[in-house]
Amino acid sequence: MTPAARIAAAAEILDDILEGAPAEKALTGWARRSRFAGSKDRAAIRDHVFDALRCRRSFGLLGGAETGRALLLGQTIADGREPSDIFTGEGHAPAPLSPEEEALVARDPAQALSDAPRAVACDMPDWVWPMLDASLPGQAEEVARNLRHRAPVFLRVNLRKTDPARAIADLAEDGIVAEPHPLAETALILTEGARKVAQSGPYQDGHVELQDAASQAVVASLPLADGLRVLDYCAGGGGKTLAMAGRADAEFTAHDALPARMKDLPDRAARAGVQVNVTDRPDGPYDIVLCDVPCSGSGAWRRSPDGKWRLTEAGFADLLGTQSEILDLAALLVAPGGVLAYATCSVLAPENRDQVEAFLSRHPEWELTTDMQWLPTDGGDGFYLAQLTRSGVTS
Ligand SMILES: C[S@@+](CC[C@H](N)C(=O)[O-])C[C@H]1O[C@@H](n2cnc3c(N)ncnc32)[C@H](O)[C@@H]1O
Repeated sequence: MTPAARIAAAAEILDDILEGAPAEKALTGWARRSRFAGSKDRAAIRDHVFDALRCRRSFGLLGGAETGRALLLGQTIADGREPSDIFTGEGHAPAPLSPEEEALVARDPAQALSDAPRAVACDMPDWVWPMLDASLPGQAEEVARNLRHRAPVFLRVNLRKTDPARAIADLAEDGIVAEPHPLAETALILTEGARKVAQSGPYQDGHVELQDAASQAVVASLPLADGLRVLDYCAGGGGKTLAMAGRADAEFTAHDALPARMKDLPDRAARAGVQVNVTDRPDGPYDIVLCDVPCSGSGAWRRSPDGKWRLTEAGFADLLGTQSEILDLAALLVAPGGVLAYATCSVLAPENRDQVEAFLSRHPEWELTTDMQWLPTDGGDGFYLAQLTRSGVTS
């Protein structure tokens, strides 16, 4: 496919997404219908689609509408490329520019964006912007702008099987260039060859896992120690369960309201050389209960940009309710002297510090021992972690 044909395909896929199709589904549906597209075409089209979704409002402003075509015209303008080279109508390229579109192209894009409301220029939903601003005083714009870009790819080194220096050398043999990342001693950032990871020896041998660096930092902050009983209450695919199991000889149990999400966990644990129990009925008490709760995902909107636009105020209110229910239930499973760890991949205070404060006012016998916030501007996803213990009880 030519570069312009890829843009035309991305516009078609974006139209499906804008009509409500989940991004991944729209991409796989298109790939199935378009057997002529090779893997490089699919990867390039995917990048166009996700780039446009991250910047939906600003590209929409520059391109004149929120349609697939307009977003990609906006992207072309924002990148400083010449739209008439792409929008030619030749072969499978997008149709030539209309006079209205020519007028948009003739504007100064920097001026158009600086005249726009901040939420538009920073690609945030209107209702989220004031909450983000209040959550991160003085940093909201920088964080919002960071979320407009692709996330780096990180690996977690499985310390049970290797060490960072050896993993870097082994990855290099498979054409993957990795460097240590300061967010966590286990974190490697990939600078080349990210698409080769799943086929690489170190990945297949369980020496490395794909995992965001801030997720790794969250796990590294937990007081894990040999012999403890540890529950991952919202385990999902088990990324954090495995990361925890890589750090201590403790008894690890994974639980999730949707057990099907954990179906690959036994195989992944075997590959990583660790032991993890899976349960649908946690049997406390546990020394550490990690609640990596369902959240807005706002700290990870670089990776899942359609989540930014799917989140509604009503959906957000439901999430807040679920988070507080999980905290109340999980607290019952914590042993005297144990730790209740509450984590989100969010940068929004209502689901972070405010949620913890509400828990403390419902349960005055608990106290906050520490809380930490990682921002996307630190390199990894945005994450929040609070660690709570029952007051007057020490281990
Ligand atoms: C943020 S994800 C967890 C990600 C996972 N910890 C990881 O690192 O890959 C949140 C998980 O919470 C689960 N969940 C939602 N409501 C729940 C509830 N009431 N109790 C337990 N788990 C719940 C969801 O099914 C989802 O898998």
